[in-house]
Amino acid sequence: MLKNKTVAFLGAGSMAEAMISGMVQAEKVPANQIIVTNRSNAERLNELETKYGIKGMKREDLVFEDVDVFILAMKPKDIDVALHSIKTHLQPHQLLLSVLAGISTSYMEDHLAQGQQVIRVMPNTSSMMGESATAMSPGQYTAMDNVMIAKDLLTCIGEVYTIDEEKMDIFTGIAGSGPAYFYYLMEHIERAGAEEGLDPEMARQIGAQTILGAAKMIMEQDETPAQLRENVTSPNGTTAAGLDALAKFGGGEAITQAVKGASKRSKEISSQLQKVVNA
Ligand SMILES: NC(=O)C1=CN([C@@H]2O[C@H](COP(=O)(O)OP(=O)(O)OC[C@H]3O[C@@H](n4cnc5c(N)ncnc54)[C@H](O)[C@@H]3O)[C@@H](O)[C@H]2O)C=CC1
Ligand SMILES: O=C(O)[C@@H]1CCC=N1
Repeated sequence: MLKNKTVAFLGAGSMAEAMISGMVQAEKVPANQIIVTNRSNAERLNELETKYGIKGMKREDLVFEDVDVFILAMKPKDIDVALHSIKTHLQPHQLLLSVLAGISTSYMEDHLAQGQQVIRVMPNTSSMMGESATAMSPGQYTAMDNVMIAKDLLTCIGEVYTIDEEKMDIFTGIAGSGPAYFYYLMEHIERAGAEEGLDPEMARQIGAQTILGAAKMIMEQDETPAQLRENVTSPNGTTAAGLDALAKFGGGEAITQAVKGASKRSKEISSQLQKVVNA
């Protein structure tokens, strides 16, 4: 389904690169049918061309008729300029995906030609390894065959969940921003290990393997995270001491607030843009 498709990224930052990396490794879309564009940084485009064997070009040089799927991957603040610059070039059959946090399908539809097919997507940077948890919510005009193409394409970068768009903010709080929480956790594990005399590199490897193992247990065993936690915890043992410290220092509440804070910010980005439109 994907081997004859041409995919063009508008935006060449870290999220575009992570998706390109996952797509190239999956080998479903030939690398020479993946195009990446930005406004002006030719050096960055050369870097991505060399690293992944894809095509880099300035946004103005993109031939729109050659492209089947466009992927918006700029910062949310740049959305209006981006939509304005593509509005008259997009054909009705062409599909527009957006990975921008907080930008709704209706916002895109309102700023494009009537009936444009759009899908809001929330990947994460683990796309780089084909391990993203990615959500998609199709817009009101998007045909089922394009939904299937998007799903196939996003499967190249990991697991795909089709969700109601109203759930996109909380999905962003958990999965879009989520890798950063685990990196933050790892920074602290590494630091604690080093303070107790472990080589930091070794502490990093041990911590990462521990997170990987715990994630696999959750995904593959038929037990809840709470049951799995209890299985680790001996009465008056080491884990109980560790968990006591986590509770004493607000570890659980901190995680809850991190997820809710990111979700709230996603909502705020949407409402700020909507206010500008309505002003
Ligand atoms: N970084 C992450 O972990 C995730 C990011 N996202 C979303 O991805 C988007 C991009 O994020 P990053 O890659 O981190 O940002 P970034 O700042 O690294 O990259 C943005 C890119 O967009 C380009 N750009 C800006 N306006 C443009 C235009 N009109 N046409 C073509 N290119 C244009 C910039 O030159 C730059 O290459 C954001 O909207 C963010 O919400 C979504 C999920 C995860
Ligand atoms: O921090 C951000 O806004 C983006 C969206 C999700 C992850 N990174």
